[in-house]
Order: sequence, then C-alpha cells, then structure tokens
Amino acid sequence: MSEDVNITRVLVVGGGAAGWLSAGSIAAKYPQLDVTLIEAPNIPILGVGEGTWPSMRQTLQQMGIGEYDFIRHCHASFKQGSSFYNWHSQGHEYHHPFSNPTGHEHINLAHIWQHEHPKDSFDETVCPQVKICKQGLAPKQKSTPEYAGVLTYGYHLDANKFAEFLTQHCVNKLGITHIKDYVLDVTPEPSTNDILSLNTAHSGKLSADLFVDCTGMKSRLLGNHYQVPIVDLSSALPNNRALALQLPHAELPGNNYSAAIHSTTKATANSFGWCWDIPLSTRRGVGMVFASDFCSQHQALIELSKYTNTPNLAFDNVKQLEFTPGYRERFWQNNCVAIGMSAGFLEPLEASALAMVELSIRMLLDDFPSTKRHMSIVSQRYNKRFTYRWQRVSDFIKLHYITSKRRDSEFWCSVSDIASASDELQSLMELWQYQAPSRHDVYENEEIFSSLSYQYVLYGMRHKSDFLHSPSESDLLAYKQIQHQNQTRQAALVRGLPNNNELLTHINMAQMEYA
Ligand SMILES: Cc1cc2nc3c(=O)[nH]c(=O)nc-3n(C[C@H](O)[C@H](O)[C@H](O)COP(=O)(O)OP(=O)(O)OC[C@H]3O[C@@H](n4cnc5c(N)ncnc54)[C@H](O)[C@@H]3O)c2cc1C
Repeated sequence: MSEDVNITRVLVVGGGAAGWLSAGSIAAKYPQLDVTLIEAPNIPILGVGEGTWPSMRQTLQQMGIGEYDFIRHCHASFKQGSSFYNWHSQGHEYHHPFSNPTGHEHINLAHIWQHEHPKDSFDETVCPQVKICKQGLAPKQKSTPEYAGVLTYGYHLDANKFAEFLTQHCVNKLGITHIKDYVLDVTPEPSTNDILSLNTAHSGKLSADLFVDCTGMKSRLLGNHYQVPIVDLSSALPNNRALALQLPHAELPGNNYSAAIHSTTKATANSFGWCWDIPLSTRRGVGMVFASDFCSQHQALIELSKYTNTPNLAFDNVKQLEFTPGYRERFWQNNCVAIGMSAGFLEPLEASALAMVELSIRMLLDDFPSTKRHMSIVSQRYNKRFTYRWQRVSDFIKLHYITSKRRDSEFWCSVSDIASASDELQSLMELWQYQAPSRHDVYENEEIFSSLSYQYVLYGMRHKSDFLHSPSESDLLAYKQIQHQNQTRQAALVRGLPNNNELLTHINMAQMEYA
C-alpha cells in the first residue's frame, strides 16, 4: 500500500461567490488548515446571481459574518420566496414562499384545499407568508436578533459587492492567503494522476493536498485538466442565454424608491422565455433568460426593453451571458472538487445555484477527508449524492414548464412537452394525477426541493389531482382549525411586522449612527 498523505493545504481557484464561500467556510470550520485562494485579475467574476435561499443565513453565520454588516455592504434585501407571473397563462400568478404550508405535517392540505376551495390560490390558502409579501412587509422585526426570522427568508444581494465583502472578511478575519494571479496549467503526480501543483503566470508553482475548482464556467481544473464532460440537459431545459441589466428603482413602471421593495424574486414569462426581477436596497437587477434555438439576441433585447419599459435599450446597456445547461459527469476527481458554475449550471429559475454551492460546501465540511486514502471514499459518496441533486434540480425546474398551458410560441410548445421531461418526472406526473406530491417522492433527508415545493408549483399552476376518495371528517375538522390558526397568525403578523423598506432603512441607518 502506498504511503498516505494528510490533507493540510487547500487551494481554492476562483474568487467568485463559490470560491470565497468555499474558502471561508473551510477556514472557519478548520482553522488548522492552510487555505489559499487564487483568482485571475484579468477574468472578472460572473457578477450576476443575486437571489439566495434561507440557507445563506447559516452559511454566513458559520463564517462569522454579522448579518447587518452583510446587508449594508452588499446592498442586500430580504427574499421570502419567488413569484411567478404568466407561467400558466397570460395574467395568471402564483407564489412559492419559503415558509412551509401551516399544518402540512398533520394533514394532506392539497387534497382538502382542492375539495374545499378549488377557486382560491393554493399558496395563499395554506401559507400566511404570501399575504405578508403582498403587503410589502419584512420577515422580521427591528428587535429580532440577527439571522433569526419571524418568517423564513433568504436574501437578494449585489453579486459584485458580495464577492468584495467576502474577500475582506476571508482575508482579514479568517487569515486566508489571497493571490491574484492566473493559473496557466497543472502538474499532475504521474503515478496517481492527482494534482501536484498549479503553474501560475507570476507566482510560480502552487502546491496543495486538495484543490477546489471554483473557476466558473471555465472549469479550469475539472473540465479543462481532467476533461470531465458536461451532462447536457438542453433537450429538457433549452434556455442557454441571458441578458442582464441594472436599473434604479424609479425606472421601472409603478415603482419609486419610496415604494415598498418587494421581497420575492419575480419571474415573468413571455413568449420567448422569462424575465427575472430582483430588488436590492439600492437598485434592481433585471434580466431575460431564453434559448438560442428559439429566440435571437435581438428579440430577447426587445422583450427585456418591453418588460422594463425602457424603449431605447441597447446591447451596450446589458450584460450578455451564455451557458450550457447541465452538470459535470463527476464533481470530485482525484484531489480536485468543483464547486459553483465549474460543476454545472441550469437556468436561474428558483435560484438554486448558490444553494447548490452551499450544499456542496456543507458536504465537503461534514465529510472533510483527513487523508488522501480517505478522499477516495468521500469523493465517491459526494459524486453520487450530487448527481442525484442535479437531477432533482433539473426536474423541479422542468415542472414549471410542463405544467404551463402557454402555446404562444415554438419555445413554449417545445419546452412544455412532457416527453422532454426525465422518466422520473414523467412517472411522478402520473402519480400526481391521483395524489399530491409527498415525502415518498423524494429520497434524501436534505432534499434540495421538498415535496412541499413541488406542491406549491404544481397547484400554483392549477394542476388538478383526481384524489381517489374525499377527505375524511376528521381531516376536514383539523383543516378548519389550521385555517383558523392561519388567520389569527396572519393578523398578528400584519400588526407586528414592519414594512420591508422601513426595516432595511433602519438597518442601513444604524451603520451611519455607528460610523
Ligand atoms: C443569468 C444568471 C443568473 C443567475 N442568477 C442566480 C440567482 O438568482 N441565484 C443563484 O443562486 N445563482 C444565480 N446564478 C448563478 C450564480 O451567478 C453563480 O452560482 C455564482 O455567481 C457563483 O459563480 P462562480 O463563483 O462559480 O463563478 P465566477 O463568478 O465566474 O468566478 C470564477 C472565478 O474564477 C477565476 N478564474 C477563472 N479562470 C481562472 C484561472 N485560469 N486562474 C485563476 N483564476 C481563474 C475568475 O477570475 C473568477 O474569480 C445565475 C447565473 C446566471 C448566468
């Protein structure tokens, strides 16, 4: 047996959100490790990706970051879920709040909702958070401690400011060595094919025991050096282009700075794709996602200009992005693990990319290999788990399309075709003809989208399940009690929660008093 090597040096390549979150989380949990991050000064970070999940609260807290510091520096606002417009058909809307439906542990809410209130929206009937968002209220009070919430929330943030903020924290507070240089190529260890060192433009050879590839879509180590191919999901999810734009609040119709900053990411479908709309405390991030097979760049610009009510919008005003929808066949090869865009990317609907980064980091931290031999076991588990997770993300995004009744363009006719969904999703759709999505449909305890998320989308998109029997009397009674609790809670929340703007102003003003 060859001599084993302890893992003591970690080299993260890439200084986008994935790189800094990985480096910072490793350094915070394992201060005994020597953590270095190298990023190319001439390759900018992606600079989009502005909606997070609630998990980001735990990630930041574990890195020792103060919530209000983060909110102030990253111009962040609160995100309480996603809102979908025109997805089922023009004029239709539904919501996927972060909070679970009240009482879902006790009864099958979807069944009773369909029996009792088929005309009311599912999300508003089962979850008080939707009304809170509609009323422009924050998910917590001024006195609620940092990272705690009255309701579940994540963030909207400025991606460039986030990377700058994480850099400062990781270097100054966590002692991470930061090198600005370009990785030219890789020196492998001939007998094992592990990476021995990276050759850089100006800093010579950098060696380590574990390499974390966070080089974005370039996937410099996993894709380029190890040649691990992408599992291309274009046939199910053809969107592969985006145009992104930043706008002051006042430039969007019906909004000005004093109006409430809404606390959901808005996703609005049009004939050629969909537009995202993310409000920060200082501006909006807006963009159009589309498929090059069905929509030209020019048409996408027209759609974005219509959405933003900006008649003279030109290519000079927008960032043009291209991606291949898919994930790598393996994520961890030898002593190199890819996290972030280098591991894969699917269109930003439901904002799963940073959540996948966080899940990757969590598994890396929990299973952190102590030696090279240990690494080969850990990497196999990691690859299996993340292949499953990417498949689930893909199915969940696809659900938004196959439940749509839009047929107003070639794009919608193609993307809504159930035949283009995975076998797994097609079987689930069969099951959901007669029953609601349930915990039996998902296999992991840390499932990326729970069956409750599936319910929000499925019934938000007006799906009808032909349940085989009527709800029992006892379930109907329990449901009435839950409804009553919901109404009481909602009234209390409306009375007790501040306006979103008011809370953000309070947090941002606190800095000025402090300065
Ligand atoms: C249109 C769009 C919208 C999105 N919206 C969301 C969203 O709402 N929510 C969400 O969670 N995610 C979203 N994402 C994804 C999100 O943007 C990314 O997950 C996030 O930015 C992390 O990117 P990254 O760090 O992997 O890569 P990048 O930001 O691209 O960083 C790559 C880094 O690698 C470095 N690098 C590259 N090559 C080398 C080299 N040879 N040597 C040294 N360094 C190198 C670069 O300098 C850079 O620092 C979106 C993505 C797109 C395309």
